[in-house]
Amino acid sequence: MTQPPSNKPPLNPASGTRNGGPRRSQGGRTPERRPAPDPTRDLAFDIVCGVVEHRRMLETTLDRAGQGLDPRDRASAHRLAATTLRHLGSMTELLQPLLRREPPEPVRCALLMGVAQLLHLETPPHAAVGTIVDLLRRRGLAPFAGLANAVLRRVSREGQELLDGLDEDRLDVPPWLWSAWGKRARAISRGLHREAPLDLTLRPGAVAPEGGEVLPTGSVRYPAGTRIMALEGFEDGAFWAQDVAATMPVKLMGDVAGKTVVDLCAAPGGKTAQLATAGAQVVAVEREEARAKRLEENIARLKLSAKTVIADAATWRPDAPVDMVLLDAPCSATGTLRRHPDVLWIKRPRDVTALAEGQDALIDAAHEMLKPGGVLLYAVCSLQDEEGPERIKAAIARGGWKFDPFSEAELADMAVARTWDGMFRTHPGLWSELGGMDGFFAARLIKV
Ligand SMILES: C[S@@+](CC[C@H](N)C(=O)[O-])C[C@H]1O[C@@H](n2cnc3c(N)ncnc32)[C@H](O)[C@@H]1O
Repeated sequence: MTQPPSNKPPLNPASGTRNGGPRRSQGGRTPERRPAPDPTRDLAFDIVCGVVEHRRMLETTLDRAGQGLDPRDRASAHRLAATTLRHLGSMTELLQPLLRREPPEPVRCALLMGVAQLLHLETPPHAAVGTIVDLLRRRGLAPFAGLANAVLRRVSREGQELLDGLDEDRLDVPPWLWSAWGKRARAISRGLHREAPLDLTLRPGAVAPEGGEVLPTGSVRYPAGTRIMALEGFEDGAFWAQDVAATMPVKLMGDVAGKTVVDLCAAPGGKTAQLATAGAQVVAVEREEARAKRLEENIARLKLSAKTVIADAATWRPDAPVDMVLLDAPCSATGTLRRHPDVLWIKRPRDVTALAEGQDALIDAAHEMLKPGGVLLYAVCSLQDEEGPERIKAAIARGGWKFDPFSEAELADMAVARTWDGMFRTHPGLWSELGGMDGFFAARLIKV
């Protein structure tokens, strides 16, 4: 299988070749016609090529190239790109025997989008093929239009059979992640094949908008693709978006009412809102100014209050030692791959190693912020051992901490998430009958 992203030299967009010379179609002639404008496919193509060729985050391209686009076109482009990235490995493998030689990477990206439309998005075959042929023509890749026409027509006839022989779970996860996830890998990969639903956390006393399903923890779940801003009560601050797994770390801090809680790495403020709702005096520390502003807007919409500090959590210290610290540490974010399938093909093992060093530094900083007997709740939206249990073991080994396991009673609403040694750990394969959940890790330490 070709593992995206590639390290090949960039394509000459004018000629569609790597060396600049002209290239003949590989798959016969398609009658020339003026390609129709199609902002959705253009943006999706830029996103997919950005990830595969340049390891550029989906959101980065969406923000840059999607500016000024109709919100519906943007949403459609996001869906097409995300679906392509979610099935990238298996579709790459499926295409392999259908190609006589390696096409340039942008052509492969366009073909993959075509296969995603045919096999995963139920686009009618004539539209799935025609839109990709037109895309190639618009992007200076007309010599490959015939190839796309022939290959995609074949996929529309035989694609499901070709797919049946492939281990999609395994192919759609890069090998380094598959082996790092061990026995959980297949269940995680199955969870990643599904679009994430929208989960809401309600402000106490608020009424849930219609159409939701109440989960055992109290979160209310809506189908994937639901627009939060269109739900009744959004403007009034009745709720905020927060995956069901992400709600648990704050709940596992116990009673925070009246306590000073430092919320490290706080934006966009989902956990800040939970803490404020539960009656804590919250100091939310966020390094990025724009993200801190977003946190403040969210807290204001919810009619809650929290003090915001724009600072690096590794060096900032409170005026006096505090009762509790919540550290939602920056991490590889492999727990949120359902929402961000680009991360599958962007992150590398060495990124996890570098992040783990930063996590240790932030745990040490939290130690300096706490009173003796104070509580650190450490959390990451990561599936990686190195960012979860291994960070807790390393902190205990450095000294100054006592591990405080979560009891069965504390995790009664989500028993499946409690590890044998009292940590909290979820992955996208859990609660599959309810629509899954993000991957999260949390553990509690007491300063001694
Ligand atoms: C995982 S998100 C936090 C999510 C947030 N706790 C919530 O529940 O909505 C990580 C945040 O940490 C911020 N961040 C990363 N490193 C930081 C640091 N050293 N100090 C403060 N904030 C940091 C990032 O800008 C980002 O907004």
